[in-house]
Amino acid sequence: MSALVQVQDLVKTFGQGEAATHVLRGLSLTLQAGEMAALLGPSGSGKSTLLTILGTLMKPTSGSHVMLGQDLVAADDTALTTFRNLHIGFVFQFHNLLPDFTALENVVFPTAVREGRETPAARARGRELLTRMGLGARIDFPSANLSGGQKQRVAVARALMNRPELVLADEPTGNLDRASAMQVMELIAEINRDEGTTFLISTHDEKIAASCRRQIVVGDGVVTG
Ligand SMILES: Nc1ncnc2c1ncn2[C@@H]1O[C@H](COP(=O)(O)OP(=O)(O)OP(=O)(O)O)[C@@H](O)[C@H]1O
Repeated sequence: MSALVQVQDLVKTFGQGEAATHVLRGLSLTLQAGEMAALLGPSGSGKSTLLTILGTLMKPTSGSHVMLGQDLVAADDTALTTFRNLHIGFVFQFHNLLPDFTALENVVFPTAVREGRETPAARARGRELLTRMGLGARIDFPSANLSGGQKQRVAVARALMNRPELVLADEPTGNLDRASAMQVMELIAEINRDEGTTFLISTHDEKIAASCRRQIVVGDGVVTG
């Protein structure tokens, strides 16, 4: 395995002076290509902040952030947007699917909008991913008619459309019952195994965390375990 992402001495402070909140206090972490890791830590420990920085949606106050050999702290907004679209996928606790659109449209549209066109290859990729997510019979269903677990599987498929090297998932199973949560995790593990996609998954759930090969614990703004 080789390092996919490396952050070093990451500091993130919100606000200034007496109102300052010091969230990350010199956090260092390396993710190897192909890892499937859980991100654990008490509420408010900075998990979402770390995922947001790793996703290039926010810059750290200080510290270094390198992915695929690129210095992402030095990169400007345009370069970051391009980098993010090519290399990073996101799954959130709330799937944010468009209810009137079908499962397939939800998976394919973000890429089509970005690229200004929808190609047959993209639709084929969308179909393949939905089938892999166990949703072969739901491809043309309006997403409003899907169950919570099915919606979250659509969201995972959407994150994988562009074959990102890294998928960042912020409490992806937080809204699901145990059986649906474990099913989503099994499908993520399958993609991790078959496509080599690296996953970092924040969770409060010990069982979900235990299903990942590595557990990373954040506390007091650093990695504690
Ligand atoms: N934009 C912001 N401005 C000010 N403070 C913020 C901002 N974003 C996050 N924080 C603070 O940073 C701390 C860490 O928040 P974060 O959401 O990263 O924690 P978390 O570990 O993901 O928590 P949870 O498990 O509850 O989701 C919190 O105290 C939060 O209030």
